[in-house]
Amino acid sequence: MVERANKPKPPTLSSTPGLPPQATVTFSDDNSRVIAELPTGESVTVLLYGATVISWKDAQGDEKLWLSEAAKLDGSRAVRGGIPVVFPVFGTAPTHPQTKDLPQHGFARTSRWEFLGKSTSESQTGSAANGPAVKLDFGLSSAAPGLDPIAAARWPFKFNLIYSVTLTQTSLTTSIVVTNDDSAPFDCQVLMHTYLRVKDITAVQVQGLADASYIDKVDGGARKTQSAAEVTITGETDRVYTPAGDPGAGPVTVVEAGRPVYAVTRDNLSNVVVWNPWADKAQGIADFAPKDGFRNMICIEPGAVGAWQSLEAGDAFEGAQTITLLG
Ligand SMILES: O=P(O)(O)OC[C@H]1O[C@@H](O)[C@H](O)[C@@H](O)[C@@H]1O
Repeated sequence: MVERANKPKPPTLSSTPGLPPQATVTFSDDNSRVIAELPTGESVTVLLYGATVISWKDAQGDEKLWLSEAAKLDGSRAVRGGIPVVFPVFGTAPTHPQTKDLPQHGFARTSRWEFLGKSTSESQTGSAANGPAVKLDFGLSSAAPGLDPIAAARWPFKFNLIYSVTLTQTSLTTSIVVTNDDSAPFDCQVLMHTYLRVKDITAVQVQGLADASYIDKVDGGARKTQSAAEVTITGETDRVYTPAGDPGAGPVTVVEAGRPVYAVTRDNLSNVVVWNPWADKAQGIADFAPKDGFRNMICIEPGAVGAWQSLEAGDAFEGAQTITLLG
């Protein structure tokens, strides 16, 4: 069980004032995870530990995210799967003075966030109403009781994070606002480590990265350019792409067996990491199960990790991804 500073609240279910009765959004908050379900059946589950989205289902109940069967959901380690939040460092940065002592991917994914509240609205696609949308807000600050103690010891800056998860019938958006509440500037990186579920990785093509430059972490950090129109996964893949142009310019699309299944759009996030551990690496990751689960996942990770975001005192950085279900 997650250790709690406060006595656990009993699970609550509530409907949403302001929406007609037939458009009731249901919520459940048991002080360890928050679940929201649209009247048409789509749902999202967010663990307070890491503010990790651990489930996103469509109206048929089909899961869209991959979550390891061995993932720890009790706060003992970062969740293997779903959408962990990476902050303030991507990977490790041994030569960066401010973050060199932090663990891989920072501490946001290993801190217990606070659930700040929920809101509902009518979502729009162009001028057409698209059913209710629900937004869940989570917060983590340098003063939070749930902050991973490593953060306070090794990254002594005052900061505030607001992370919002918005569910519509056809999409999931996660957005983050990082505010520097310190009197000194700090550098940070941000990334949403999304594990998308696929049926068969060998039938997957990733479109939208043609001509993008990338760092190939499997090839010693070599700088390369994506020459093929599509990225296919045939072995361990760990690439940090920097698509040309504005991050909002075009989606990265996951196509499976010729059918587009997910479109990932970015707002103010310049990079996209494509990661699949493949067989050998998965074998060595203790909480990766089943060991052939790499066949059912592809990480498409929008982030701002190619460079440091340098925030002056009082400055904020905001970025978001939207994953849209296609077909
Ligand atoms: O095992 P972790 O810390 O969750 O990281 C998983 C992977 O995360 C990816 O984002 C990195 O590019 C990989 O290098 C890393 O192996």
